[in-house]
Amino acid sequence: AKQRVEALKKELNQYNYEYHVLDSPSVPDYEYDVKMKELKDLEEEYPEFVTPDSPSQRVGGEPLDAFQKVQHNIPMLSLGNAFNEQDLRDFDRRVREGADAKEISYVCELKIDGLAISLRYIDGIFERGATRGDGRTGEDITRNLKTVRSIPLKISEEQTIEVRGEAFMPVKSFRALNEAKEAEGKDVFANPRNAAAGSLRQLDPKIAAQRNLDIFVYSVGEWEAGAIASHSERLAYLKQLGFKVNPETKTCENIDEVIEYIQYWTEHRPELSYEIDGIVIKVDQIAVQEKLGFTAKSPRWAIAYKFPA
Ligand SMILES: COc1nc2nc(N)nc(N)c2nc1C
Repeated sequence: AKQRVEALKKELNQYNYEYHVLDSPSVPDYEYDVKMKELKDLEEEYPEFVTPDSPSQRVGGEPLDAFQKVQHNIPMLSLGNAFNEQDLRDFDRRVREGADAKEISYVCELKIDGLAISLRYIDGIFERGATRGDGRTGEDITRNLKTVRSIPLKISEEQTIEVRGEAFMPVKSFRALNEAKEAEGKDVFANPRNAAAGSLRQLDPKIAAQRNLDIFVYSVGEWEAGAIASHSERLAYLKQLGFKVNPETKTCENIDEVIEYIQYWTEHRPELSYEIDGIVIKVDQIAVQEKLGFTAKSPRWAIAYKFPA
């Protein structure tokens, strides 16, 4: 029975990964449902076999009275803003001056209009998820984040690692939620970001579980996986671990290519299934990031280009 439970957990976590992270399921939903029922029956018969990474544990427990506060070992910072091409060229000049003309290239990422969160894994198991809060102190929303299907309960290596990402609600889910709210005569959410924030602040995980939240992971808080020389390689590693990384992320050789990427997404932004409020540009070379460092509140090696409101 224990072998069967272990096999089912592995299989169901893989199916979940294919469906919610890769968006390419390899089995029909029916097969997933049948195996999940078999797992839940076995776990009921043998509760000692239940582990935190079991897919049956995604929606667990009774509503909380309140969220615990958590300290971020490495503060979750904010980003400096750029609003036009000149700001971007000024950023590029500051980076080149600060890095004394080492080779510089950039990674461009869509800036998801959601909620910054931090995910901690211990020996590869999802242990704790927290909101950004004021950057140093956030709220423990682990139970709600476990309901987000694109967050792996177990990653592919037994790493102790903390990653950062943006939790969000896809536009389609947002519209459906507001229609349901209107039908119930309740207040609607102003935008998907507020809907995501409101959903993650629910004290009852069963409500969060119904909100179709999603996530893109974009950086690491604490890194014990050795020195990986570039941000783009770190993103590739996060993907390899089983995290959902935004597929539109692109490396750009220079600021002109960054500006082209911004022009492209300024035009094609409405085609996305989620809302973005800008583009984040980061120096790709980790050595240069370390040389440039941080101001009191944000990295000198990154900037957020904001779309006109
Ligand atoms: C390195 O620091 C950051 N990186 C980020 N990357 C993306 N894609 N989106 C963000 N909101 C973001 N925010 C911060 C503070």
